[in-house]
Amino acid sequence: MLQVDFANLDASRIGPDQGVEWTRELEAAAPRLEAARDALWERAGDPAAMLGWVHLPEATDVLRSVQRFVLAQEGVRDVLVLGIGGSALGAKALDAALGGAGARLHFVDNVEPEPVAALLDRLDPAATLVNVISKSGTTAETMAAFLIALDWLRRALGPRWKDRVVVTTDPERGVLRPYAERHGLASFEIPPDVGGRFSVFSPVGLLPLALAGVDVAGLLAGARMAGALARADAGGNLPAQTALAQYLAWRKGQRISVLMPYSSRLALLPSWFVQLHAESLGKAYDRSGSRVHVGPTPLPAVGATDQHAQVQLFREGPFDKLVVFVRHREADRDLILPAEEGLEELGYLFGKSLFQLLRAEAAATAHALAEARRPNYTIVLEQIDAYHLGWLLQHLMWQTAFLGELFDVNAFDQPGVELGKRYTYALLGRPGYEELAAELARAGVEP
Ligand SMILES: O=P(O)(O)OC[C@H]1O[C@](O)(CO)[C@@H](O)[C@@H]1O
Repeated sequence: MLQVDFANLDASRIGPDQGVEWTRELEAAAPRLEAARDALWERAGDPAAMLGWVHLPEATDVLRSVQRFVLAQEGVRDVLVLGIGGSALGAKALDAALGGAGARLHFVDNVEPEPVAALLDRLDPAATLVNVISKSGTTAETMAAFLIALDWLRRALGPRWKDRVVVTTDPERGVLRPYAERHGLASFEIPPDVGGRFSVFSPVGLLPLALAGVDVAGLLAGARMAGALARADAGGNLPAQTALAQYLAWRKGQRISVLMPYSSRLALLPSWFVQLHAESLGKAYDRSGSRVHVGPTPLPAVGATDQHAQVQLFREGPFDKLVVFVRHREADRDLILPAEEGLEELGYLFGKSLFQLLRAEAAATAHALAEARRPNYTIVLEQIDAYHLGWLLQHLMWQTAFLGELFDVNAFDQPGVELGKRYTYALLGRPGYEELAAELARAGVEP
């Protein structure tokens, strides 16, 4: 089960200035949410709408081909995953939560030379598979890492380098697809109508996660639950409901959306969520072309760790945050705290378990925020496993799609990141970028 407790949003708990009358607001918004749902499902059939991610959990043929490929990878102990943004963050978050039974994943999602060099020094090329992932097949950071990895493999393996590369990219766009074909490299497709930040349940995430021994079929089964709920009327449509909560918070001036799982295993989940919300909802124009400059600012936090860092700000700082907790009901393992002579002051802990403490801290923090009139809600997972995380990630993707409808923005493009990329090309002397290079020179910008 995945459930959401909205009680700490309610004006009856946190007062009318920060809170909302949740039941009434949900009832009032039901026609709008259901219209958004109908519009999204209708557009899901149109490849130009970039809603192909909606169908990924049903793609059992892709799942089977990923699983077949993984079975054939003899002697692979490590996987070098080259990708950035949506081509890395989902698998990175899920590997941190669920990996460990298979190959070790190493993500190269930055171009700082020292860590890349140190990683390659540690790995044995003969036991490493390089999975280069890029939807566009052109991203400079990923292509640079690929050039380095190719050279590293070739030096060690000679012509056998080809057995150690698998390419995940768009069927048509970019330089990776023709390169894979030219060299007969193994490859997987990112469907053209699936954008990077919505691609975790395509081979972008499924392949590295299956190599890491994660139950990828379980992920997809959970993701299907989120899709089923996204078809429901507003009263049972959890993604529409959390989208509404986020939207109402924005309208009340709570412009920062904190995601705070109470779990170190989920510590990287907020980084994935940050890209999902920031690129999807941070927009200058609405769909009719009016300037709007909208978008909640996503902020990562981790419980209980951040109780000793950010919670001070959340409780006493500006009234500009909505905090979303993620908790789980059951621990896979637990540790009992033994009694210790000389530490009797800690008697309240003796005989309790670490998980009991974690749960108490989560409940206490949510209430402490509510007590200070800080809106928050809690997503409760039965446990941290593939099924529930598949559900949670697809839920958050659906939430984002609903928010796109509520803000009336295109949640599936990211025009704001382009100019920085083009300036980078200009600074590196890429042909075709001479005018931008001249503009940068006039402004005194140097690499
Ligand atoms: O998968 P690609 O095309 O290499 O893109 C990587 C990332 O770069 C962006 O285009 C811009 O940050 C993201 O939307 C995307 O996830």
